[in-house]
Amino acid sequence: MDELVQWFYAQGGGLDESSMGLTNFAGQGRGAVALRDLPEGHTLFTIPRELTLSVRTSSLPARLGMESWKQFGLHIGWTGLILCMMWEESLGPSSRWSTYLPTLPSNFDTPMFWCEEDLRELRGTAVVDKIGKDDAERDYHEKLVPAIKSRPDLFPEELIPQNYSMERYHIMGSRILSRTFHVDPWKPENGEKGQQEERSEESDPDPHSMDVDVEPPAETHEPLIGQREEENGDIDDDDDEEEEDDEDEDGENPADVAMVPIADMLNARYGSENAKLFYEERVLRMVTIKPIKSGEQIWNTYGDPPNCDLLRRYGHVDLVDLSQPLSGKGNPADVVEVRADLVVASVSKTPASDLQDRVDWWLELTDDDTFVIMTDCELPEELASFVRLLFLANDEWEKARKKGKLPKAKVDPSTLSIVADVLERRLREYPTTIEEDEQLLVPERAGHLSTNKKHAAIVRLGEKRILDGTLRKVKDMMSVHGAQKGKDKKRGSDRHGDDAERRVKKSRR
Ligand SMILES: C[S@@+](CC[C@H](N)C(=O)[O-])C[C@H]1O[C@@H](n2cnc3c(N)ncnc32)[C@H](O)[C@@H]1O
Repeated sequence: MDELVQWFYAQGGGLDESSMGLTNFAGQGRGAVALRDLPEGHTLFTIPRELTLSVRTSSLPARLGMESWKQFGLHIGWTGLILCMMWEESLGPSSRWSTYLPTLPSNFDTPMFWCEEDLRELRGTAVVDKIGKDDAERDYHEKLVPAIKSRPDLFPEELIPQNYSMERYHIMGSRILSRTFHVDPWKPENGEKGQQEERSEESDPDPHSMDVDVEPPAETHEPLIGQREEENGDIDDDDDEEEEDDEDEDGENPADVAMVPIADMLNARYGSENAKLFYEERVLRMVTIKPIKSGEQIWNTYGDPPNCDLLRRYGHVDLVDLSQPLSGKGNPADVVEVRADLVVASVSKTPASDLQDRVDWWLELTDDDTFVIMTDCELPEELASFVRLLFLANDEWEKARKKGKLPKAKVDPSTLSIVADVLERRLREYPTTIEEDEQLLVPERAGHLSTNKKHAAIVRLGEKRILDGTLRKVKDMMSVHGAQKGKDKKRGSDRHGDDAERRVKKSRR
């Protein structure tokens, strides 16, 4: 780590070594620790923008030529950055990042690298369909291989098996997934060479000249880690317009994706962020956003994603105290996805002849084919509305279609019973029950589980507890309806039926 820090200084980085140390944390790899009590607003380190590694700072795109870069599709997605990282690695000591790159991990606990047996443990969770291994491998064959084959002067044939293999491709991709930040374009300083030229002369850094206790700048920017979709304020730039075409599905320009040395050494845990990266014109500045006691870990944020995304992108999961209606340890940001086709399967016990028309109309209007339930275990209004749509009497359905208005999310008894059926079906999609997972994770047994199996059980359990909590709420609502109906019957009147419905809806708020 000393070598990395020396390199960082030599490249113009600034690090307050009296405040922050880099060390190993059990089960988390390396991370940053406070070496003394730190106030809020204290600068821990600064990184010159040119030291970030992206397609803007690597010399490769210019060497290959922008026309070829685009022709091979390297301006779309992460293949271009992966190739830059492979290229910089292959340059050895003549790469600006030659000391940094070997410090990056090559082993990951992400499902991308799991065997089939371990992947089966994730059945039912939101991880399975999002791993993206096939897409990555297609990009490797369709973009990267043709690009490197086209220029043996840049990518000598004998280096391909070692430096440009599929295995290296996945490693670089995983480094990007778990460590990159969003860095907007910036203007080169007067006299500075163009961003895609190689640099040899370095600035003369003095880490102790940093202005350390600062008011965070008004305009803050979130790290890309976990927050790729976030908008960042623009620093400039003329390139923006030209590059807009290159944005991916999330509206993210792949050229803004950057490896950020030292900043990528900070770990994260749900709700624990105490340091944040601020974006200035020439540097990125990591600043404490809370007082931190000596010996405490310095945490960044990855955007507090649910455990399914944490596992998929970073290879770990968060376990903190949960609040009502759940209890015990878990990730408060967990979610469970319920596909609309499960609802259709539940409803089609009594199929409406025009079921497909209704589903198509729903998709046209909402584009929602999945309902997301969170740890508050509240029934999503969209789910109730969708169930009701599938049950509307023909004349009501015609009316709704004419008006272009979805049914209100009323939770009447037939809606509730369908929802209960959907939730039960969804629970059966996992390979294990809640009780089985809880047993697996008791401390005496969890110690014998492999990391992958333990993580899979935690992700599954988090999702199933949400489903179970929601099912309980739905059943409570059903019994309120049942009790109300009984009372109404006793009174020989059903005119209070509407009141019961209103009471149920109120209790949901
Ligand atoms: C941005 S890097 C942080 C530095 C990293 N620990 C290292 O050794 O280089 C992100 C990786 O750190 C690890 N990590 C971060 N926060 C963690 C946590 N709360 N628990 C376990 N591992 C964590 C995960 O392996 C994740 O992919």
